[in-house]
Amino acid sequence: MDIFVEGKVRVDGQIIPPPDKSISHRSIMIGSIAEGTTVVRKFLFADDCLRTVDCFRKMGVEIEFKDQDTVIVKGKGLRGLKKPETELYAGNSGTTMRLLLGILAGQNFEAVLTGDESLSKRPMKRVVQPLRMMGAKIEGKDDGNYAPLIVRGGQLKGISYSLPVASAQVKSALLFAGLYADGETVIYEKPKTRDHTEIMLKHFGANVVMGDGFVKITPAEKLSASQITVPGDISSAAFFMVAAAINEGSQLLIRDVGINPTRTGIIDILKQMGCDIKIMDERIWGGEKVADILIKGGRLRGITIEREIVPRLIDEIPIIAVACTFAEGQSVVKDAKELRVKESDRIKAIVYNLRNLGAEVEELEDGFVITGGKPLKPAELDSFNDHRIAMAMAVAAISIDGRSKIKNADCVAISFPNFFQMLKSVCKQI
Ligand SMILES: O=C(O)C1=C[C@@H](OP(=O)(O)O)[C@@H](O)[C@H](O)C1
Ligand SMILES: C=C(OP(=O)(O)O)C(=O)O
Repeated sequence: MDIFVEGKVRVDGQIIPPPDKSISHRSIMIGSIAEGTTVVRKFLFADDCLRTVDCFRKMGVEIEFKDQDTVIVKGKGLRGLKKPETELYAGNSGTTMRLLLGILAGQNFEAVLTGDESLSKRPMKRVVQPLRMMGAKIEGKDDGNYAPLIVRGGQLKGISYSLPVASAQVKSALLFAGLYADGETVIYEKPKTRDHTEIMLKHFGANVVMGDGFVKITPAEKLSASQITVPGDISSAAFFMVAAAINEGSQLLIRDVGINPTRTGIIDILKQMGCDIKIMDERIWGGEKVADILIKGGRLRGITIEREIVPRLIDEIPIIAVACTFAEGQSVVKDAKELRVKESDRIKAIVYNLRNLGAEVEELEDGFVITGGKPLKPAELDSFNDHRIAMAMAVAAISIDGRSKIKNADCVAISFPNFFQMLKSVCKQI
């Protein structure tokens, strides 16, 4: 479905962003292999997380939806999952496929994992290779790099492994496999990636040690069911932060946002760009930091993003690119080659769309250079069927006089089903 977006606006009011996608996935996975009933409040009912629910239901886990926002997971214990009778379909969700590989590696049955057209082109070898070192048997196209993947789990042994790509999905898959392995599994990472798996596993009683540059897990006899309240997703809030930041006169309060330090690169960058942003009322929900964020619109300046901050804002780069387009001066994003293997080639998608709007953008192999502050015009934009591209371009479009079109914008349902309604609710036409 195509959507038309009208600018120019001021952004005003308050919102609560949708619940965190990464944490919602993990709550189903960990709840399913724990013993007892896990209650997940503020679960994200979006397409990607529903794929995870579906996969675990196919392995015999009873998962019930209650009221508007609660999920009840009747855990089967570490060894209680059953062989699925059909393929496990992960849809568009890299998190579902990669984390599930780690859990399946420890089961004593065979399962087949499939995905949609985009996911079937995303590299899986990064997970498959270390899982093979642990003893899992995994087959798939191009020596196991692409789905469909056939996983034959079994007796695993612990390994010590340095992540060759900064990826929380790879780290999480290995932590899950480590729950089933003989001996300890140690994962070294530099730079640090999101640590929601470690936090939640600890919360459920796993033997996890989080150190400086490493995580260590030793197999647990069991995980115990728990209660989770999922914080708001900072990656979804980011679209609204930038919408307020680049439109002068805006003032937006974003409540209940997860501010785990492995995810807050967007806040650091907006501050460095000169944005008036305040973090208020910090608190903890289930081991995860949460706060309210107040942002005022004004003038921004260009920025350089590189090296270790990149994993702390990897999913926010499309919307940061929009902020850079409206900022004064040059911005550079590099060391972000991972963007080429997300739901779309996000570097290509960013460059194509921003150029359509009249921006000056140079494409780099691992990022881009934007010369901000150029006059912009409404245009026909393309989501490339990627939720984050659709939402980033909607924010650009509300900030330019006139009417833009976004092709295939319904993909926002992957992480943020009510994105356009929420955006409309805070946009005041000027
Ligand atoms: O672990 C997770 O929940 C995620 C990790 C990141 O991917 P990588 O691990 O591939 O960097 C991120 O881009 C994705 O949206 C969610
Ligand atoms: C990359 C993303 O998710 P996934 O890897 O789970 O498809 C994302 O949500 O931006």
